[in-house]
Amino acid sequence: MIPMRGLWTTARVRAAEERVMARVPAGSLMRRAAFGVATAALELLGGKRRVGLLVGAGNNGGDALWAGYYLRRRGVAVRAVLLAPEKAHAEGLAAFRRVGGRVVDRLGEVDLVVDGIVGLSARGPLRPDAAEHVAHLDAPVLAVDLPSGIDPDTGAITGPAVRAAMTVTFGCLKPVHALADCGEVRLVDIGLGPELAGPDLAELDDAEVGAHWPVPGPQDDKYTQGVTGVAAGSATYPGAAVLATGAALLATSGMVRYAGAAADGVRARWPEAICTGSITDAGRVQSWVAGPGLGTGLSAEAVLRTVLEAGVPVCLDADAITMLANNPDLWDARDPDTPVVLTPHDREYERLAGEVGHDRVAAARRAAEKFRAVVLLKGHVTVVAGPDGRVLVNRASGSWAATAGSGDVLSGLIGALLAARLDPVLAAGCAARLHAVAAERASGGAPIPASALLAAVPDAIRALRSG
Ligand SMILES: NC(=O)C1=CN([C@@H]2O[C@H](COP(=O)(O)OP(=O)(O)OC[C@H]3O[C@@H](n4cnc5c(N)ncnc54)[C@H](OP(=O)(O)O)[C@@H]3O)[C@@H](O)[C@H]2O)[C@@H](O)CC1
Ligand SMILES: Nc1ncnc2c1ncn2[C@@H]1O[C@H](COP(=O)(O)OP(=O)(O)O)[C@@H](O)[C@H]1O
Ligand SMILES: [K+]
Repeated sequence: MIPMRGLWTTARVRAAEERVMARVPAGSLMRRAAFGVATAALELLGGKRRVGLLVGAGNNGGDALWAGYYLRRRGVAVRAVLLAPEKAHAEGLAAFRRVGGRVVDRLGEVDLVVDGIVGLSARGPLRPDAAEHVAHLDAPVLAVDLPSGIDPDTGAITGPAVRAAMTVTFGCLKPVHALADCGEVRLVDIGLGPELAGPDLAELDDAEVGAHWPVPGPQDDKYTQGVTGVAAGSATYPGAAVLATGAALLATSGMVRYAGAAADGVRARWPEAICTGSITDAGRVQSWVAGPGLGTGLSAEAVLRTVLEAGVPVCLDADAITMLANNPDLWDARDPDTPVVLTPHDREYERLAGEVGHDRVAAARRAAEKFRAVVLLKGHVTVVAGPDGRVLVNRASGSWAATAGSGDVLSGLIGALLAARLDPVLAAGCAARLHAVAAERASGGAPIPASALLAAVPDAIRALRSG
């Protein structure tokens, strides 16, 4: 198994920090952290020499003050605004003053701002006094541990927050670093590694997705790689069938069977797909994708029952999710061992499992547990939660995938990876990453329709496999 980029929640980080602090001299962790911040600041300054510190009430502010101390020792002009002067980190402030650091009421003109307002203890958006200072910043911001105002564990931004060009964090990555925009993220080692067990969340990088992507071997034929079945589209919505089938065809080699009322449209666009008008006539498959454009009437319900009974992994999207929300008895058709991947967007999630709320990871986890399914919650940040508690997250680098039909492409990709017998959490995670990369490559900076995203799938696979 390839190691993924792990992320640890604040409770876990604190517990690990306590164990490390018990055996290292007081203040040494903060000094190491602050030295890392100062090093990054010098790099960002690129020869310029004026730094402003925004210093909050806790150790995050202490890091900023100690970073100011190291910067002063390198001849940088550093001034600091203390947001809570009586609570400012005493040793850090004394050290900062000792080397000529100035405390001011307003930062004024500086070349770089160090955000030490709040770190792991952050709750809610920036408070008004801090927000007021942040609102007037012109210079790039280097965030200490995390951009203040963003929730460390959920990445939620519910009001004013710092927008960082770079974030220097310590010991390990926290959820915020994958769930929200923190600029470039750098990690400074403060010796937490041995104290941290497995992460709470993980992120797949391009090379990992490339390494997991199924490719045919010398012994393979069209059947051995897994046959994907697509039960999507309708006479009214043939497009969903064309997109989902196309994605399954482009994602892996082998074979794709399409079954449904859009067979003529699918056949015309994808002559290599084996098409039938009814799911009862479809041959054997190793996975089913069901739902996009399928409708929610009685015949669609019959299709959903058939795929749930088929005993192969199933990816359920769009109308399939709506049907399950409207009629939970449909779940009874599922063999308890059948792996199911549900791919709701927020409104579909709401129908199925209630409000998503600010904590998208918790929401995906809740639904995964409730339905004993892999839940892929779509959006700019895609969260994949498994019923076993594993969570993968993927933050898209752009938003060009926010276009009608792009979800149909995603479900086809997932179906193909399930047919190739990838673990369902990994299948969903790899598909989400590939989808986001395909969107970026297809776009190149201009809006694109979902069919262009689809056409970029081979290019994205090549890029990830060579990465
Ligand atoms: N432990 C270690 O070994 C190491 C820790 N390190 C560093 O310590 C940091 C954690 O420090 P911490 O726990 O002292 O609290 P921190 O995040 O600075 O918050 C301070 C206070 O801010 C307030 N506040 C809350 N929300 C707010 C908001 N939205 N907007 C504005 N203010 C808000 C709230 O105060 P209140 O006013 O509620 O009393 C809170 O108590 C960590 O991120 C890392 O940088 C490193 O040095 C490495 C070694
Ligand atoms: N702002 C965004 N940034 C990046 N990707 C997004 C954004 N909004 C949606 N997406 C992605 O686009 C796809 C949209 O799927 P969906 O909402 O089901 O659309 P449709 O039903 O029209 O196919 C999902 O893969 C989702 O993760
Ligand atoms: K901060």
